[in-house]
Amino acid sequence: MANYTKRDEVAVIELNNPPVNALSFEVRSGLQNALKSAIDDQDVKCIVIHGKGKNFSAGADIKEFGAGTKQQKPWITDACRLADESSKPVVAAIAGTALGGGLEVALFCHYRIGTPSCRVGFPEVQIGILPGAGGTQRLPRLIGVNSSIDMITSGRHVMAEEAMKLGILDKIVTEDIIEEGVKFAKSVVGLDLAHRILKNRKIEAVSPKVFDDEISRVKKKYKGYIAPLFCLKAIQASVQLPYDASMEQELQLFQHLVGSNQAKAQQYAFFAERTSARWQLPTGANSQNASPLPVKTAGVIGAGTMGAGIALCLITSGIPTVLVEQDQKFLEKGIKTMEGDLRGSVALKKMTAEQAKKAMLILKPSVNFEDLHDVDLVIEAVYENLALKKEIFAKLDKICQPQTILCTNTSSLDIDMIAEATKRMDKVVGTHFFAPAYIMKLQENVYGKNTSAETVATVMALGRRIRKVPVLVGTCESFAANRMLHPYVTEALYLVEEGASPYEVDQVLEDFGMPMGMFRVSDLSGLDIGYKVRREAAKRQGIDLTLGTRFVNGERVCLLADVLVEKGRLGIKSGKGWYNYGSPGKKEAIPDPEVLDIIEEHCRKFGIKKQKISSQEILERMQLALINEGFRILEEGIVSKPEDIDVIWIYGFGWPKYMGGPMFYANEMKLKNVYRKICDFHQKYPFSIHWTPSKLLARLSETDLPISNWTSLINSNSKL
Ligand SMILES: CCCCCCC[C@H](O)CC(=O)SCCNC(=O)CCNC(=O)[C@H](O)C(C)(C)COP(=O)([O-])OP(=O)([O-])OC[C@H]1O[C@@H](n2cnc3c(N)ncnc32)[C@H](O)[C@@H]1OP(=O)([O-])[O-]
Ligand SMILES: NC(=O)c1ccc[n+]([C@@H]2O[C@H](COP(=O)([O-])OP(=O)(O)OC[C@H]3O[C@@H](n4cnc5c(N)ncnc54)[C@H](O)[C@@H]3O)[C@@H](O)[C@H]2O)c1
Repeated sequence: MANYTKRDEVAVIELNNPPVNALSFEVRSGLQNALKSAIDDQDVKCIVIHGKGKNFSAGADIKEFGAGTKQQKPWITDACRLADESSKPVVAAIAGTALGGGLEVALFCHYRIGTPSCRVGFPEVQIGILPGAGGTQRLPRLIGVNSSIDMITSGRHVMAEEAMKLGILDKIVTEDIIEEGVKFAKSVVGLDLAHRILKNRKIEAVSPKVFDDEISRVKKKYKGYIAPLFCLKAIQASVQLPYDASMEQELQLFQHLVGSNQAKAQQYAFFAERTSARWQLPTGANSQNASPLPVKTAGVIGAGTMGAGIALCLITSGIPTVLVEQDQKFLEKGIKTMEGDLRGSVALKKMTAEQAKKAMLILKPSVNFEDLHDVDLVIEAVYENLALKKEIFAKLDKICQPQTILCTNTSSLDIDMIAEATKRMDKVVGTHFFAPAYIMKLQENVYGKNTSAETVATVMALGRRIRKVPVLVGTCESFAANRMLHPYVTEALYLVEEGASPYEVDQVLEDFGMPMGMFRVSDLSGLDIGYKVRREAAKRQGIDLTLGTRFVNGERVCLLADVLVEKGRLGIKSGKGWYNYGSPGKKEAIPDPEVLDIIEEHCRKFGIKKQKISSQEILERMQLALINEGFRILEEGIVSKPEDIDVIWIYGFGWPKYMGGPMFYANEMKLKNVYRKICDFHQKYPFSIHWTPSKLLARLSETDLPISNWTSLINSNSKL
């Protein structure tokens, strides 16, 4: 809907579709009618368009792009063409965000003013489409081709100050946006509008080489994504064709994208992230009825790989943080890492040197636990050792205020066992970050049996505040993310034993869209970590694990990675792992014939016959193994909805958004096919427990329901 009112000779049109004024059919029709009324009204001299509430508009209503749905007319361009034709000045008064179609509406206006905190941008590319209402044609006429390419292919939000510099905004105003809009509109009545109409503006001449270079850049930077390339084609049309013809070209490119599988997957991912933010505990407490506690200050214990990164997330989000280490040497090492990461951010223009300096000023490094006395929340990130963590939590329980929340970054230990060391089990929770913690977006929050809703609400809110994507999961061995990783990694090793090379496996995964193959990731993390974890787990279970071990409790094991470790091949840190890196720390991964010999020798020793394994089998075995585990996690209630799993894989492990996430991928394959293939693998590989088909998957596969219906079916049918 759009509201139409008048203030003296000014028509004020309000886009009204809370919370973000998405441009649904009703809003577009309302806008078109309101513009008509304003233009026809003899008493109206100028027009202001603004958004109700906090935002101007977040653009087209993404829900209207559902598969096969044709947008109902009037389109944004139909409604806004009236502004182009109007002899009365039209002013966009922007507060909050003007994104996508929202910015396109503003670009049809003759003038744009904004508040100091407003943001503009074309994020369409992130949901698999392009600005299809003239954005790719009008922006280059306003700010030039190069800046338009940057904004449209990245989808980044541009803050008011930069928008002013680029020429998107004509003025930044500090008082009430509607009052300012009315004042500004009155001030431009009578001025010549011809040069303010963007379609009339000449576009700069640009050599085709600019586009050739950009295509190469975009192919590399957004590997696998088709939308950025289509954005470039549309912008190129603005340079090559007359306005009307290039608008037609933009529309055709838009229509092609909007019907693509990538757009469907990326739009699913957009909504999955928001669905995942709506958490629920088994008690029924949820994000709607629980309130977070304020976190004004925080503490981090351990300044190692993870602690330093977590502290950096906190201070760069403006949260004063005490960082506690066991001694000065470790503390200084951690601070050096943090300073280096900040320098990197400044070099990449992610922040200014001033901002980096300001962040370090609110860090209080310490070797004294007593300094945590007054903080609101502590995140522990010491070695993965239950006894040590329990000792630290008992100490924190005594030192910290009774309301302080105590979080652990453990990647596998039982949250309840850690909580038992305290008298505040309701305030103990897992906040599992992913390496490198400053960069990776996922924050897997883990509740224990006594964790309160207030504690969960606090860590979920903290996650968003420090620019992470928080997901809530229940406690179990390795939680949701790493638990799903296990069958994926195991299957990769089996494939290599059976005849695929590590390099073939990685290639298949990278062709699928994973940022790195499984073996390259292992080299990056360090093969010795898994080696130690396996040996400690075996010791706990009284198992004698040697390089000769083939089965444990009837389950097939492959210890090829441990063979490499015992040969000193620890990964990037030692210069050799599954790949050869030339020297320690170097990142270029070169396939190594020596590794192929090691694999040959291993297979000879155990009499394993090698065979040719197709790319399709490699992909299916790795993906379906983790998908089956995902269904088990869902079945056990470790996560409450499939979207949580997809968000975990997109933000924790780089699953390509254009493939939606493993659960979405399974949905696209059709569950009956997924189930059938898993049953086949189970029959073929009976010694791999991860192929035992999930009961939930079996039931869901009988229904043929789409992913959007799984949660309600799971909740409504206890037999599932
Ligand atoms: C042939 C026809 C031609 C057509 C041409 C069209 C061309 C056009 O270029 C295409 C577009 O504009 S494409 C669009 C390009 N624009 C974008 O991609 C912008 C997408 N939006 C955003 O980036 C963020 O929502 C904001 C930054 C706006 C606000 O962030 P925040 O303050 O953290 O809030 P939040 O939690 O994120 O959202 C609150 C609620 O609003 C919901 N919702 C939001 N936007 C929606 C939308 N456009 N739609 C529907 N719903 C939308 C969201 O799901 C959530 O609902 P829930 O039920 O409560 O979960
Ligand atoms: N490294 C990863 O990829 C990763 C990812 C997710 C979670 N985790 C988890 O994060 C935690 C930390 O892992 P990491 O890789 O950062 O380890 P790390 O070895 O790099 O760092 C641990 C730090 O804790 C400090 N420390 C040890 N005992 C302490 C004490 N009593 N008081 C204060 N500081 C103490 C050490 O000096 C060291 O600097 C572990 O629980 C691990 O399982 C690690």
